[in-house]
Amino acid sequence: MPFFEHNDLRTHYEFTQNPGRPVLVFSNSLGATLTMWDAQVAELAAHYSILRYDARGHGASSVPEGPYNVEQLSQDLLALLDHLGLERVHLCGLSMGGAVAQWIGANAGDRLAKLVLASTAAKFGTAAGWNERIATVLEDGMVSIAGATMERWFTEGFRWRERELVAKVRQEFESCDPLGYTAACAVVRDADSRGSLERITAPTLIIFGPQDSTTTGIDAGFLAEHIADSKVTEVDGAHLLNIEHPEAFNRALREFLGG
Ligand SMILES: O=C(O)CC1=CCC(=O)O1
Repeated sequence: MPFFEHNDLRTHYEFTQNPGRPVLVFSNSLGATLTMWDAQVAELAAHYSILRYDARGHGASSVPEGPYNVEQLSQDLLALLDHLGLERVHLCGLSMGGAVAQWIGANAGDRLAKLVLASTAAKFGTAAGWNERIATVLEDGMVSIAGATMERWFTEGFRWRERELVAKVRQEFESCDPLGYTAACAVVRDADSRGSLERITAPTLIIFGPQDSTTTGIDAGFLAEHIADSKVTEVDGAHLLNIEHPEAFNRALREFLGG
């Protein structure tokens, strides 16, 4: 898969082109890689050109020194869009990727056709909670938080039913560079779009999972209250509901984006 070098970063990406179709960009969550969108690409590549990439510090992208911030991750994506000559795209970000999507919606809205904010929030938890996680990972490594992370990402039933798939996701999570992961924890710790959501003018779909303990229906409601042209939809599941319920997630995207 190709790489794009820009400033301090080497971004790993995959662009699946479907000529004449709109471009849909996927932005990954904390501790995941572009493979988190496998079930979206499998179905949606028939309807869209799809760009997915590993955020800095993740997957096969490089791991520049941290801490990172949401503007930096957003500029990374805008530079990749420029590099590929993509002026206007649909953008779907989940969790940390949703923070990037919110930033681009508020600060570079001319690059967007439609926006999808999945399992995300204007403000994520407390700084103390994120600092504790950063300290744990720096001291004990990714493996030390992998079990609890899978419990937040997937419902218990799914973890039992889909052991192999969850083991693969967990293995990728455990392979994440702890320096990249903790540098990106700072993105989630510090991101705060509460004062800028009103600037988002792109039609926006907000998706949440009723069993998500990280970003809840209350977070989704807050986003909807402050983004003028927005609507909320529920997809059964916990945090990574695009993996747990790809059919429902993909259907929601297609109904909203058209095409
Ligand atoms: O792993 C988690 O805690 C869930 C999460 C928060 C931000 C993100 O991208 O994932």
